[in-house]
Amino acid sequence: MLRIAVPNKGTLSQPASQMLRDAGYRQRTDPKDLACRDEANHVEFFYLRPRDIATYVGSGDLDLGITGRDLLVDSGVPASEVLDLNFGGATFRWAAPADSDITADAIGGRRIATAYPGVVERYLAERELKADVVRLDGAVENAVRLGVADLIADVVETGATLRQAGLVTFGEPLLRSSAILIGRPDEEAAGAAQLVRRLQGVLVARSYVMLAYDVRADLLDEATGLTPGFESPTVSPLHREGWVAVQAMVPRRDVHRIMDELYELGARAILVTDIANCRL
Ligand SMILES: Nc1ncnc2c1ncn2[C@@H]1O[C@H](COP(=O)(O)OP(=O)(O)OP(=O)(O)O)[C@@H](O)[C@H]1O
Ligand SMILES: O=P(O)(O)OC[C@H]1O[C@H](OP(=O)(O)OP(=O)(O)O)[C@H](O)[C@@H]1O
Ligand SMILES: [Mg+2]
Repeated sequence: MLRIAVPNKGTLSQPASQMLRDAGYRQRTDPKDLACRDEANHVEFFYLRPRDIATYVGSGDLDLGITGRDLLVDSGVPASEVLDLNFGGATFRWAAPADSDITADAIGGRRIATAYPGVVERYLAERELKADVVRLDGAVENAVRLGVADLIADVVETGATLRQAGLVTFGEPLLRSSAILIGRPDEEAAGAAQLVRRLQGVLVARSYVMLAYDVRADLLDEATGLTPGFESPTVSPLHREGWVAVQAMVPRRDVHRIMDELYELGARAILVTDIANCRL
């Protein structure tokens, strides 16, 4: 049985379970449950703190896990990224009071508050900088005004928490994070490839839609130029002479622009449908 770690709480928890459900797996129904067996798919899920998930996967006690890229880096554990899951996006950034003179080049020697000391220490070590890293559990944005640090390094999503604390970001992000599937490097557990394929199916279904339209055959090259599809568009004859029907996957974010352009070209009966799931 494949054994998989899933966040039990926090930002990543609900979307991680939803993605597994969309991939056809059974998930816990009570948010307090610690495990859930999916007999039909030969998978068992364990609900763990996202921060601890790399530890279980790195040690080989669990086969795969869903966590944040920043948490994996912070753990320093020998687990590796298998698939970017495209949710839970955030940057990890430096921030200081708006009136502070601290810049990215002048971090050495300062007091840095963070809940991700592994990420910060790796950054400092790579640049041979020394600084005093103050490890906190959360609400790190309070650290400067309360006097325990000169700057912070923290997760920034909307930036609302920083603004509320009178802090501004500076320098390049230390890293860009999102939810990822992690596994052991150079080791693939039995059944892992199927789970990865299912998740890839969900990712494609979320970011593409199916577009169908009718167009005059002499405009087909121009039309399929707008809708090249994933591999190649499907073109079928229509009863109406000189016309063809086209079907192609298009990126969801571009679909309205593409429909406008197809209409202007002369295509008609332009229909969009969601893809529930797929294997490409
Ligand atoms: N707005 C956000 N706040 C915190 N973490 C976020 C946010 N958006 C994405 N993430 C990601 O979620 C992971 C942190 O999740 P975690 O559950 O540890 O913290 P949390 O969601 O802040 O919950 P809590 O602080 O209540 O424990 C990281 O990978 C982080 O990059
Ligand atoms: O850029 P924003 O959209 O404001 O989101 C980022 C903030 O949200 C999280 O805090 P959380 O509410 O989880 O509290 P915590 O610091 O106790 O983890 C995170 O640690 C940042 O503080
Ligand atoms: Mg938090």
